[in-house]
Amino acid sequence: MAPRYYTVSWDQLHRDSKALAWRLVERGPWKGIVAITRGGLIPAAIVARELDCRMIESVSVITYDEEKLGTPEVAKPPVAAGDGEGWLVLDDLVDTGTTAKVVRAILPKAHFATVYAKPAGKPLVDTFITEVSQDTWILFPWDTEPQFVAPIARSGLVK
Ligand SMILES: O=P(O)(O)OC[C@H]1O[C@H](OP(=O)(O)OP(=O)(O)O)[C@H](O)[C@@H]1O
Ligand SMILES: Nc1nc2[nH]cnc2c(=O)[nH]1
Ligand SMILES: [Mg+2]
Repeated sequence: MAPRYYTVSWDQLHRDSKALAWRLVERGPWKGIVAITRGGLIPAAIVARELDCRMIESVSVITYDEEKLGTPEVAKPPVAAGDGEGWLVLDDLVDTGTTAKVVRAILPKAHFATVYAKPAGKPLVDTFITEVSQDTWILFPWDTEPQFVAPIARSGLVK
């Protein structure tokens, strides 16, 4: 079955990431932020700005080839975050929870936060903002671009 899509604009991503920052500021102070690249980089930049945090680490986990789930591969481990105690781990979303499981095994004491969450991955996240259904594919601003759309009358969809 073709997935339904949930398209997130830059503006919405900024608002949702700021909402996440409001939740996280109450739970700090944090030693730093570990961004799960690549998807976590922009939410991490927005949250870091709001929390006035300049200590940014990264961990790279490759789990998907476009929309196809694969075997997760840690392409770059975090260097400075120890066992994660006092650190905030940020990603754009949790879907099956595969990426979160891998990162939790590396940073077991970190606080794990995402902007978006699907039901299967929700139990692996400490804080998130918006839930979408499991059969929804989230399209981020970096996945899309504005393009011409035919007028409804000429779309071929009108009987
Ligand atoms: O809960 P899961 O099923 O593991 O899915 C969530 C992960 O999938 C995406 O990353 P992706 O592997 O596409 O890599 P990218 O962030 O570098 O694009 C997304 O950014 C999350 O990190
Ligand atoms: N862009 C995007 N990446 C994902 N990786 C796992 N699930 C998703 C999703 O819904 N959207
Ligand atoms: Mg990712």
